Amino acid sequence: MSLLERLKAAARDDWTGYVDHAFVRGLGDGTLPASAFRQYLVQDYLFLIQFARAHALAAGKARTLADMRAAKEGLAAIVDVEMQLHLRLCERWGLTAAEVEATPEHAATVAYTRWVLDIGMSGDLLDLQVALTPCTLGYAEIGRRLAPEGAGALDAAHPYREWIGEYAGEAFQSVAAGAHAWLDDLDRRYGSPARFPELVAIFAKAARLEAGFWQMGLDAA
Ligand SMILES: Cc1ncc(CO)c(N)n1
Repeated sequence: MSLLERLKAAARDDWTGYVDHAFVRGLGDGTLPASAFRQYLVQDYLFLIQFARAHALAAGKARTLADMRAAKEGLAAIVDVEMQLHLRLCERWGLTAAEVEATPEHAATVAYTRWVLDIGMSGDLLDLQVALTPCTLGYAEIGRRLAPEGAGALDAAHPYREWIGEYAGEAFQSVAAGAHAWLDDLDRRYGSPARFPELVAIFAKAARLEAGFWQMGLDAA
């Protein structure tokens, strides 16, 4: 079993509470209130700025050039791809980049991002990648679940079609597959049975903070 599969099995309730959150179901069936999505979208942009820093920290934690390249791929995926999508989405929802960047971070955004950065500061590359895993691999799982027949098969009138399409699409799925393989590679080199419970605790906490992030959106509805 891959490390991800073992972590998911060991933290099943926290994982389910994240990937099957009411916000996600509302995104899928289009019933999510626009006010909840807008709140999420603004905070997610601020979230991604901090997550880009966490990927940059991973490059600094790398002890091999191959690990540094893998961290750089993660950073590029956020800065060059995901944030561009967010700006397009924000525009469609009537928000400019300047407006979004001037918005204060919500407590849920601070809690999640600064905790990940702290795990990265105090731990090694494996700790940090485990803290980042629910982000990338959770959204990839959600994307596949919400668009099982591919992004192109979604109803053109679906209000969250563009968002779902981004995470179900080839580009994000391929970034996620790379992150999955890298996680297993790090586990082979740095993991051990003695470390596993600590990794489960990091993974479970990240999943709970992801659920808290969805909830922050719903609470604004
Ligand atoms: C909160 C959150 N988690 C994960 C992702 C996927 O990168 C995202 N954009 N936002």
